[in-house]
Amino acid sequence: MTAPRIALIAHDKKKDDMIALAGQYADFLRGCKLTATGTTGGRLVTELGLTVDRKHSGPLGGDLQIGALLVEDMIDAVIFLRDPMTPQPHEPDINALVRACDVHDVACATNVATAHLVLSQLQAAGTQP
Ligand SMILES: O=C(CO)COP(=O)(O)O
Repeated sequence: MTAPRIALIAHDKKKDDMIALAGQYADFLRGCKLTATGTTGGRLVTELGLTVDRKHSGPLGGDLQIGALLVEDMIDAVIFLRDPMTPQPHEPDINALVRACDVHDVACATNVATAHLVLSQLQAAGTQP
């Protein structure tokens, strides 16, 4: 099985949750091809030592860059820990990314509970004989 291609994105108030989540799956994620928005990716690199293709920060177009990869069939799953309580200046970009996931039927987890389901399933698929 080829390495899953996973995008990891978290809004500021969800970044600690993302680090905790990715830390739990760190061994699995080391075998994946990871893409992230700029600041999220920076923390994944420095705090967990993961290898990440970092795009621009979300407000500067990072969500759109990941959306474009997804449209080109280069992303298998998106973990996008959105902050539903804080208005974001780039709300249209966020909606565009989630919409692209729906248009192209790409798994998109927008909260920690769903992220566990997606990551554990991908991990299990990778360990099947
Ligand atoms: O804003 C984001 C997603 O919409 C995340 O961007 P950063 O990872 O650069 O903070």
